[in-house]
Amino acid sequence: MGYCFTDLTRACADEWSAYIEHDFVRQLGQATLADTAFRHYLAQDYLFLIHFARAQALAIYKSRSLADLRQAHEGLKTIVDIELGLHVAYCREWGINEGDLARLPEARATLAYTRYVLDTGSRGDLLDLHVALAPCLIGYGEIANWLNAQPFTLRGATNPFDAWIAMYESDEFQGAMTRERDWLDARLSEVTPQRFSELVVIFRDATRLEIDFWQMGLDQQD
Ligand SMILES: Cc1ncc(C[n+]2csc(CCO)c2C)c(N)n1
Repeated sequence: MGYCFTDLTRACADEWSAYIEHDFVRQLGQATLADTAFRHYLAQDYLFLIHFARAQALAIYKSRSLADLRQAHEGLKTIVDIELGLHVAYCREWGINEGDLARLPEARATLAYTRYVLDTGSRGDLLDLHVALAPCLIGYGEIANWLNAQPFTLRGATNPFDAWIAMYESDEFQGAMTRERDWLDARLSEVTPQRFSELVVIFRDATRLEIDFWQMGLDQQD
């Protein structure tokens, strides 16, 4: 007993590094990523964010304490009132308009990942849902930090993907990541070894689906 978030990444070290250091991420850092691959990813990420909002609504439903209810409510407000609007505006800068987004067919990797998270949360409890969302909520902050530590990463106007890195390295985003990690550390400190091994399966599966999401972007798969 006495687990923490890092025990999850340690239990899936290969999958975690394959996700954080994926070729899509490297090419984004090196500014060598094809525009078409980034556009495909951005458009599918719009659909991902819609389902992420549904997952926050599910977190509200699964909350048993006022503190958890408030936290999930804040998450839902942030994604619906702020982040989806920012994402739509960012897509427009890349030449994808709202009509394109509304008509977008959902790629299989998007379908698999988002429905996996929602199903895990539906059949399980709030901790299952948070663990399924952890690669998303904590991974992107780690990716920005990993990119900033790589000598090949280009920052500033020479990198067309600089704004993407800037978003996830921001104090605001890194603060949300730390809060999520603290929440998980507190919950994981109380679970039994058997429960922890169930959570490892969820964390590994969600991480594998994040890897597939990058690959979908890179290969522009539908
Ligand atoms: C496939 C995919 N995985 C993770 C994120 C990152 N992300 C999505 S919602 C959210 C919380 C509110 O910002 C975060 C960090 C993404 N955009 N796309």
